[in-house]
Amino acid sequence: MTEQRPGRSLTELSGLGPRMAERLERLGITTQHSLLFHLPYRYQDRTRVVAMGSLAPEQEAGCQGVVRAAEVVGRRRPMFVVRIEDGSGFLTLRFFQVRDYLKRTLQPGRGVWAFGTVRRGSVGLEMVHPEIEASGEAPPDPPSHLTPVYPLTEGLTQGRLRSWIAQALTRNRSRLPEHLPETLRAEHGWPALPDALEAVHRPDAEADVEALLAFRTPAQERLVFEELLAHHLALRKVGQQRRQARAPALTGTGSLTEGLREALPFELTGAQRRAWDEVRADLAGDRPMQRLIQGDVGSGKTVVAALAILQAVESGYQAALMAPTEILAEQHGATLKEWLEPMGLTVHWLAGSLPERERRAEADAIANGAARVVVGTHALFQKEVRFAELGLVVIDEQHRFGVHQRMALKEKGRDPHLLIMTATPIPRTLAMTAFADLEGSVIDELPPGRQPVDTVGISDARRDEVEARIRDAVAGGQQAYWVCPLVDESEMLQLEAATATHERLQAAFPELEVGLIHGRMSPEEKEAAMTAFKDGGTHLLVATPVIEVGVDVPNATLMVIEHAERMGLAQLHQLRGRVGRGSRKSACVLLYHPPLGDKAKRRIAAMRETNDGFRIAQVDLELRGPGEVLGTRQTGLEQMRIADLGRDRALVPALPRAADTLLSDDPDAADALIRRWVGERAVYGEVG
Ligand SMILES: Nc1ncnc2c1ncn2[C@@H]1O[C@H](COP(=O)(O)OP(=O)(O)OP(=O)(O)O)[C@@H](O)[C@H]1O
Repeated sequence: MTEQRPGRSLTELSGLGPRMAERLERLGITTQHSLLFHLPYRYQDRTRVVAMGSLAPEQEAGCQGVVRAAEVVGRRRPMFVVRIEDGSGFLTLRFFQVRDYLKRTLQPGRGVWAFGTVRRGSVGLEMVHPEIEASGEAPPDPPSHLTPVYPLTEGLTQGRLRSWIAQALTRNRSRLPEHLPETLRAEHGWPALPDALEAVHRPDAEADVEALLAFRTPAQERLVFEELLAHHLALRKVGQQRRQARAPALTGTGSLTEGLREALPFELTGAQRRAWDEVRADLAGDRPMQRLIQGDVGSGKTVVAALAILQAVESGYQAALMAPTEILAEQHGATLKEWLEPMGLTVHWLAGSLPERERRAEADAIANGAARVVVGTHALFQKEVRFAELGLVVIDEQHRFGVHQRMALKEKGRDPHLLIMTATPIPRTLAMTAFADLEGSVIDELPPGRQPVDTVGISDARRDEVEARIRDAVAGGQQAYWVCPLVDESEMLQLEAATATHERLQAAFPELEVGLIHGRMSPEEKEAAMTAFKDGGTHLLVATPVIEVGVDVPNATLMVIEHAERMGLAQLHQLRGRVGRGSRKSACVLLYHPPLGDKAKRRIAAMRETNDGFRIAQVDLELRGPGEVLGTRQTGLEQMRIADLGRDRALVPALPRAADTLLSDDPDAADALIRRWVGERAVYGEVG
């Protein structure tokens, strides 16, 4: 029998069958209780009706109007296109599938309310697949309250989730255990748990809209704090466990590490030497190293990682390097090959896209110890991969590697040493609490001869100038990147944008070789695209923002970022870091579509003013807030459900004391919090 607690079975909810339950499981939702903690990451304001005459592209808006025309257009790919009017202007609604109910609902003369993102169409502004309501002749009223937006997975819709969550709230209100101490709640004026959940899932019409959109209501703050606290507690557990654990002492012999240092065409900078000394000392100890190397883009973290890997191999152990994306992993793979293979070491490769047979062969080599150095993605840490004697794990880009992944490492052999590299400068208070289990090294010096990148903001209307710059760069024997805009949350649209940009640029520069790289390409295609660019065969490389981290082609001296106003500062800085990696002067063009919002203006100004990642990170924290969900979600330190370490950093200093109190007064509540937010097994310092 299922528990008579809020942990009750999902399929008790109406409209939720086993198939949907399976989909929810992909989001980690297995009970009604966990469904209630699937929280909106933003809200839509559907309460306002915007006059069609004042709509602008990119705007998410609700409109009321009357259908003036409705027709099916296109033979091969028929679409349903509807034109509505509200007295101030027209708007086109476009549907890629012709559905009968749409034809019935959207007949000429009908009043409609439509909500969606506005974009420029072939004949004026349009919305693609808007949400619609239509009744009689008068347009229906908009909703009276803000609408929550939830993270989704394939086959789920916002509407369904909202309905299930509403049911779960009603059924479980009286059964939601409170784990935050009463005194803490009183001190901050935070509501009790059921009220807090109600307020975030079903904001009422009287709610403070501004505060809600900014995630600043007491209800949101309370849940944010709970989540941060749970992660903090979980990390302390992991840290504690690892401090008690044993690791192989990788004392090394110097045979390989010295070999690499001699073979490198450069001397280590002072900062690299310091970081390497710290790492080397940790590796030689019999406690697992837990070290975070922070260094600005291009500061040379990879060399330190390579030395650590060699020290592990010299000591008779395996080493693995993991990166968050395949493109990045491939880059590291290529660099390591260049350095390690001349010393007779093979660099193995394991990623999800590898054909089954090859993956199995790699997994075997890892298990029998034939593979000494392995580079890959998360696929490295799947259950079926067992290392013979893993001594060191290097992870690139901490911010995509949360507590779960860190815990997953434990299962790979005896506790290996752990080295994490990040280019995101992490302010001290955040570092202390968000990385309660790590020690840090900083590479605060760039290799000699680097020149700061000149950054300019250019309006889209002056594209010609940008194209002239590309011709100049190529004429001077250099290369350029062209980064496509970040589109929605949809990978398909992203892909379309990249392909269209590639075609457009190839047509604009018939005399140049224009390459294309995006996340959906096969590994071979990606590698071919990267190699062609590295070798200089491609002059201009069109890329989706996935090249954000790690790509290293020193001959590329120009970076054009399209729709730069849509990107967060951290991401812009990462992207810009792809140029200025050699000794030649480089430039970064932030191409924007006016009018610029206030924050976008400040972001572009900050980029023009400084190349210093630390300064950028500070401005980023000041500017971060709602409305930049895309930016923050993609570059946030960790994917949490409601908390955002940037936006919510003011709550962070209170965490250690709250954690101490809870651990001494009510350790069960501490465990329950970890279970609720991080996962059952995290309570024991294990994989969630
Ligand atoms: N001490 C050094 N002197 C000269 N060049 C160096 C030095 N260290 C590294 N480099 C070179 O600088 C470039 C950047 O190094 P690397 O890729 O390790 O940077 P990174 O810190 O990983 O940067 P990112 O976070 O941007 O990926 C590489 O081409 C590397 O070979």
